[in-house]
Amino acid sequence: MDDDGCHGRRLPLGVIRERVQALCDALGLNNNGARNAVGRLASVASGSRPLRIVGLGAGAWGAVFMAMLQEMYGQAPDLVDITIWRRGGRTVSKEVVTHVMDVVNADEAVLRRLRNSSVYLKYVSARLGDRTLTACEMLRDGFCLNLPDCPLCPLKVTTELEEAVYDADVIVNGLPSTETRAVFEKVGRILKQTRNRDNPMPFVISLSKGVETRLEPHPHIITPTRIIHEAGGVPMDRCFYLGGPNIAAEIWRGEYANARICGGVRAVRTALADFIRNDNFVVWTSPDVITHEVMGGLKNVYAIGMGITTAATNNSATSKAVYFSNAAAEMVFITRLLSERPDDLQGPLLADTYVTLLKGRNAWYGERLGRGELCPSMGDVVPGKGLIQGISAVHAFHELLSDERVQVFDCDAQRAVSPVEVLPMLRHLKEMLSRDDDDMAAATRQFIAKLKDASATDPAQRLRTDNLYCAMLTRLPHEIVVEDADGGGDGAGVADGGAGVGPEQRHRNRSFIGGADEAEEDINPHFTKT
Ligand SMILES: O=C(CO)COP(=O)(O)O
Repeated sequence: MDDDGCHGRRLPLGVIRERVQALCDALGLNNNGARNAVGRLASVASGSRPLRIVGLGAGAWGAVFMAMLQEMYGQAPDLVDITIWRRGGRTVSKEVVTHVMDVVNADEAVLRRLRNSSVYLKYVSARLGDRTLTACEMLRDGFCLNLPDCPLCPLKVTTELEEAVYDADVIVNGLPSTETRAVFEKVGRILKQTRNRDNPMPFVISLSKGVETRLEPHPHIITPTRIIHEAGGVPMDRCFYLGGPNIAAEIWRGEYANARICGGVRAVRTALADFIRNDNFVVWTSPDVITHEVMGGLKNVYAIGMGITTAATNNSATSKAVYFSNAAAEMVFITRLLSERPDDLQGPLLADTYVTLLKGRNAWYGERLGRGELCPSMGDVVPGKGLIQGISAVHAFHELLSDERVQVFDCDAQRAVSPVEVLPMLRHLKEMLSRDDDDMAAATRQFIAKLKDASATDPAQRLRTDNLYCAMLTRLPHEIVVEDADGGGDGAGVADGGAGVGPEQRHRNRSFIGGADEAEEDINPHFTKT
């Protein structure tokens, strides 16, 4: 940290100007035709109004991401305007204020900042119970309720959604996936009323990691960018996902991290990556939004299991490594089922998985479950931690992969099976999170006992796959391109008779798993395209 309490992220004004210019170019805001036609947006290019970046949601990562942009661009408010929206009305308990004051008093730079901005006494009064503080007031002063030990920088905060989004150029979705739909339905109504040729749809960067499952007209998942498209009416090519290893407090401290921004059009993706990037937060690009979003949801699922394993084995590195490899085999299997050309589990995708299993909130939650300190009936919001995203993701993935219409062909057993049959950890996590008793210690012992794979087949071998992709699991019937009318649906993806799925709309590829023995003699005869 430097003398100002900053983290070495401030960019020189010249760099900010170049970046804003490049981003405006990519967003089409500098184009002369557009300038004439869309006067107000043209003014972005000419510098008469700043580029407006709005964050929705003030969870740990959403708040840190916006604070990081504020640190990078806050010195040039005429070029970039950064605002964060959160719901109003939430008052903060005296205990939380007391804790925040302890943190403030231990950090001279923050103490000085609060005194100099004349807000310190507000905290003293709230600590004494003479007044209440709202989460919104505290966020304005740089305190995020989900990161009570980690003061951020002051932020411009609004509780008015309309004011926040009506003319935003870039919206950052920092909402949990479980809230994304409800908020974006409201955003969609605002955008519908306010957007036109002169004020085109914003670009949305989604930080959210989670999925929804729908069972009609056929079982499929909907990822956050898709929810934003459906509920908010934002065109898919304007929706991006940003994913990578990001433990919010560590990123705020300026520890080196990387990420990929995925989806959309290459020119915009690249410009957004350049805009977000700094020396400690390096951003690359990928066109593959679905693999990254699916994996973003999945790693939270398996992080809960890692926490349970930690508790059950007294932190055995060996057992946790075994769990990690089994979890990775299941995650790769699921992404191959859901993504047409899945990116390998490497780079920021692997790093995000690793860091979440190592230190994320979901792993923390799993460990508390395993130790019997929490139980599923307490719900998925933990004070001081926020929403434990993996809980809804366990239910969503299990619902999808256990639906009777979703089947894969097991080459070893020579029969069609439900995917959950070959995903024991997902099954056991679902069982564990569905318990309504409080005997989590017994449940944990059972979890570990069930994980011990005494079969003769290595899970990684058993889950080796080819042609597994099933388009129906992420798309609606009208979005599927049918390549081979005679290909048949046998043993493939959504089984015949799926409600509302006509024969011409069924997935045509066969999905295979297994074939381990043959694989040793030949190069996977089962796994070549049929
Ligand atoms: O997403 C994460 C790391 O990239 C961690 O998330 P949680 O802290 O919510 O588990």
